[in-house]
Amino acid sequence: MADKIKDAKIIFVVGGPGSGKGTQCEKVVAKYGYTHLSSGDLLRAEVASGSERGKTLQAIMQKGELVPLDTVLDMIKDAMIAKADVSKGFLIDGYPREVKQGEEFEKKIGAPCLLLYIDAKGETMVKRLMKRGETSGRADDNEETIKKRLDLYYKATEPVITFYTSRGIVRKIDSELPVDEVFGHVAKAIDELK
Ligand SMILES: Nc1ncnc2c1ncn2[C@@H]1O[C@H](COP(=O)(O)OP(=O)(O)O)[C@@H](O)[C@H]1O
Ligand SMILES: Nc1ncnc2c1ncn2[C@H]1C[C@H](O)[C@@H](COP(=O)(O)OP(=O)(O)O)O1
Ligand SMILES: [Mg+2]
Repeated sequence: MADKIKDAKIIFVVGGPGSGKGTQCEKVVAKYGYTHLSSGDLLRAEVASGSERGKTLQAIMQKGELVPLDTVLDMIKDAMIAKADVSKGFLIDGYPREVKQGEEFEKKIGAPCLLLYIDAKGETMVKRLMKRGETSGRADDNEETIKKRLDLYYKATEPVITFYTSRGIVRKIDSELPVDEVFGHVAKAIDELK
C-alpha cells in the first residue's frame, strides 16, 4: 500500500440504509475537499459497465444482501490508490458493513481515525428510502428489499459500531435533524480530529 495513504485521514461513515451517509459525505467533500468513496456507488458503477461481474453483483444487491468482502475491498483499495497522491482524507461510505470487513480493511490498507455513526430511526430510514425510490432508479429502493437491508444492518453492521466504540473513535451523529444541522455536528467531529 502506498505510503501516501498512511498520511491521509481515513474516516469510516457507517449508518443504516437511508440514514443520510451519502448526503453528509457530499457536504464534507464541499467543505474539506476529502475524497468520497461509497462502496455502493463503486458497485453500481460496475453494474452499469455491463460486465459479467456486474450482473452477479446486481443480483445480490437487488436482494438486499452483502456482496463478497474481497470484491468490495479490492474496489475501495484501487480507488484509494488512484487518489493517493492528491487526497488528504478519505470518506469510506458504506464500509465496513460487518466487523470482518473492518478487520480486513485495516490489514490491507490502514486504520481509521474516526467513525461517523449516522444514526436515524428505522421508521425514518424506511420513509426516506421510499421517497428516494421515487426517483433513484435503484433496484434496492423498494419496500421488500428495504426491509431486508434494515434487518441486515441491525444484525451485521451495528456490531461494527460496538467494535470501534471500544477503540474510542466513534462519533454518533443524530441524523433525525435537518441536513444542515446534521452537518454542523459532522463538521465539529472532523474539526476535532488531531
Ligand atoms: N437529515 C435529513 N433529513 C431529511 N432527509 C434526509 C436527511 N438526510 C438524508 N435525507 C434524505 O434521505 C434519503 C437517503 O439519504 P442518503 O444520503 O442517500 O442515505 P444513505 O447514503 O445513508 O443511504 C435521501 O433522499 C436524502 O435526501
Ligand atoms: N461494504 C459492503 N459490503 C458488501 N456489500 C455492500 C457494501 N457496500 C454496499 N454493498 C452492497 C449491498 C448494499 O445493499 C448495496 C447498496 O449499498 P449502499 O449504496 O451503500 O446503500 P445505502 O447508501 O442506501 O446505505 O450495495
Ligand atoms: Mg448511500
